[in-house]
Amino acid sequence: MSKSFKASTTRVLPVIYNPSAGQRHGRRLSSVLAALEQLGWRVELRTTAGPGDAERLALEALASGVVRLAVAGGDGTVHEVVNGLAASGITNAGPQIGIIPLGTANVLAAEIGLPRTAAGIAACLVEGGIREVRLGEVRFGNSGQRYFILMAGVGFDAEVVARVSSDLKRRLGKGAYVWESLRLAFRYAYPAFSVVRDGKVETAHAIIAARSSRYGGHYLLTPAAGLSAPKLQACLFTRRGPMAVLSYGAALLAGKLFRRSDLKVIAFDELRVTSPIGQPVQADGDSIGMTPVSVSLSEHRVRLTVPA
Ligand SMILES: Nc1ncnc2c1ncn2[C@@H]1O[C@H](COP(=O)(O)OP(=O)(O)OP(=O)(O)O)[C@@H](O)[C@H]1O
Repeated sequence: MSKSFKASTTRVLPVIYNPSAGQRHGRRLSSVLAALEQLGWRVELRTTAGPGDAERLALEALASGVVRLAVAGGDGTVHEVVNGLAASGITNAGPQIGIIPLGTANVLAAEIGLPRTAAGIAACLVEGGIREVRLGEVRFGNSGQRYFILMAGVGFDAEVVARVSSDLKRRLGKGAYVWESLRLAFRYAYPAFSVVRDGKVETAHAIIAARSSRYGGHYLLTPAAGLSAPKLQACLFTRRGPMAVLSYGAALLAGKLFRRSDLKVIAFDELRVTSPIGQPVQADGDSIGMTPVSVSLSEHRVRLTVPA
């Protein structure tokens, strides 16, 4: 159990830290903390004890009146922090959230163009600008919702996310997703999803609804999407089967996936996704529930610290 946050103090940066994110990141974290000290900042580390804990710590930070905090972890840890803030019902977007990327894919760091060096990350945390971001929202058929800052998806990628273990991610890094994808490609059932937008129904075998333009790391998937874009974008994958998965994956790594004719990209305000039987849904790289779902832009906003 961690101590509670001190009320906002100048030059003290509270850091919500997920020790299980990514691989062997201890030295990276120490370098960023040392660089912050060089800039005259002291860090208060709040370590998560397990899944869901970053949400609690974010709420605690909010209650203590913290105006600036950092998240040291991967996209899943940021996902929990923004969900904690959104669930609190705050309307003024809450504290400024900086990122110390320690995860496996670190899509958010790529999306905001965060420098890779410890000195660059530290400088961004305390001297960066602010970008207000409207979160995406996934509403479940049976009630409840979850917010996302990067993307939400159903189909093959959500199934991989549901199956890949944190132990494999620790051992193989991003390779864990490649390994799990190859294992699953020949066994997955490739169910069809119905997608309803503006009363029009379409079919796809996987859908990724994106707030960010990047996916799986720094790979460009939806160039028209953006954290400040007025609409969400959705990729509808129309082909199915192992060869389709391999070819979509190769095209993503080559930065050419968004140009393919068997991938339909649409802008939307609200999308309803159903499937004959419930299928896993992922958001920001973590499993969040099962279909049916509605995806839209939420009224909840967070304030990200971005490079100046
Ligand atoms: N102390 C902990 N022990 C085990 N799991 C934790 C702990 N704290 C948080 N978690 C869980 O770890 C999961 C993975 O974290 P995160 O997504 O940040 O890292 P990652 O998966 O390595 O990176 P990325 O999402 O960038 O690929 C989150 O779903 C979170 O709930």
